[in-house]
Amino acid sequence: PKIRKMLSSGVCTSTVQLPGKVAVVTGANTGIGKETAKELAQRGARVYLACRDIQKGELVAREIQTMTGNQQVLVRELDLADTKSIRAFAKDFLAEEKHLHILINNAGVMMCPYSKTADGFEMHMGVNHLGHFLLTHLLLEKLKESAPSRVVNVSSLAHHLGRIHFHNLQGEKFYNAGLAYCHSKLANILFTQELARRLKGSGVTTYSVHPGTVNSELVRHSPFMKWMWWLFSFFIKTPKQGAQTSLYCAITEGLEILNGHHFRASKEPAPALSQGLKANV
Ligand SMILES: NC(=O)C1=CN([C@@H]2O[C@H](COP(=O)(O)OP(=O)(O)OC[C@H]3O[C@@H](n4cnc5c(N)ncnc54)[C@H](OP(=O)(O)O)[C@@H]3O)[C@@H](O)[C@H]2O)C=CC1
Ligand SMILES: CC1=C(/C=C/C(C)=C/C=C/C(C)=C/C=O)C(C)(C)CCC1
Repeated sequence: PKIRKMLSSGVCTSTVQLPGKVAVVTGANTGIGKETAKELAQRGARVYLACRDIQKGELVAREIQTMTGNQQVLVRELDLADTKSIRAFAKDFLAEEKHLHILINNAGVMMCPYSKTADGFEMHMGVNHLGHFLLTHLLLEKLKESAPSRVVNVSSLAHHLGRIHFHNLQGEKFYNAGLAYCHSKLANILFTQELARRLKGSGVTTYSVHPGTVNSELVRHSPFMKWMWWLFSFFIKTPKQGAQTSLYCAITEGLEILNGHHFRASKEPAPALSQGLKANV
C-alpha cells in the first residue's frame, strides 16, 4: 500500500469551474489526455480533442459528453508528425474560435522504431517537441488575446536522461529509442522555460509536468515495457490519476508566479532546471 500511495500521489483539489473557457488537449483519445479532457469538460469548458484518428476521437467525445452532460466536446484532426496537419488544425481553430484559455500539449510517442515525420524529423523529437512547438507558436496570439491563459507541456521524469545533441538531432548518426524519448522530454522542459521567459507580462503562463508512471498505451512499442506495465499495473497510476498534474497546472488559481516551472506531483513544484546544465551542445 505504501508503494502504491507513493506512486499515485498528487490530486488536483481545485474547485475552479470553467464555463466560457476554451481548451485544446492533444492526444485526447486515450490515456492521460482523455482523462484530462474529461475533467475539463466536467468543469464546463468547451474542449477540443485534437487527435490524429478522428474515429477514435469521436467515440471518446461521445463518451465524455454522456458522462459529463457537456455537449461542447469537439473533435478535430491533428497529426503532430506532419506540419501540414498542424497548420491546418491551427488555421481552422483560429477561424472557428474567439478564445483559447488552456492548451495542453499532451500527445506523445515512446520508444518507437527509428522513423521520421512527414517533414523529416526524428519521430520522438518531431511529435513530442517540434509538433507541439509549432502548434503553440501558431496559437500564441489567440492565447495572448484570451489572457489569462495557460500552456501545459506534458514532459516526463525521463528528461533526466535526455541531452540535446545538436549534431545528431534527427538521430541519423546514432539512435536509441529509449534515449530518443528522453531527449524529446528534455526539449519539452527547455521549451517551457524559454516560452515562460518570452511570455513574461503577456498574461500567458506555461508549465511542464511529469504525470507519474501511468498505465496507458504509451508502452505500445516496447514488449518489455508492456510486460512491466502489466506486471506492476496495480502499483502504477491510472490515467485519471496521471491527469492530475496537468489539470493542476491548467486550472489552479495563483500559479502564475511559478511560470515556467516543472511539476512532478500536482502540489509540489520542483525547482526549475538550468538549461546550461542539460543542453549538451
Ligand atoms: N504513461 C506514462 O507513464 C507517462 C506518460 N508521459 C507523457 O504523457 C503524455 C500522454 O501519454 P499517455 O497517455 O501515457 O500515452 P498514450 O499512448 O496512452 O497516449 C498518447 C496520445 O498521443 C497521441 N499521439 C501519438 N502520436 C501522435 C501524433 N503524431 N499526432 C497526434 N497525436 C499523437 C496518441 O494517439 P493514438 O491513440 O492515435 O496513437 C494518444 O492519443 C505523453 O506526452 C507521455 O510522454 C510522461 C511520463 C510517464
Ligand atoms: C522499477 C519499478 C517500476 C518501473 C518504473 C519505470 C520503468 C518507469 C518509467 C517511466 C517512464 C518511461 C515514463 C515515461 O515518460 C514500476 C513499474 C513503477 C514498479 C516499481 C518498480
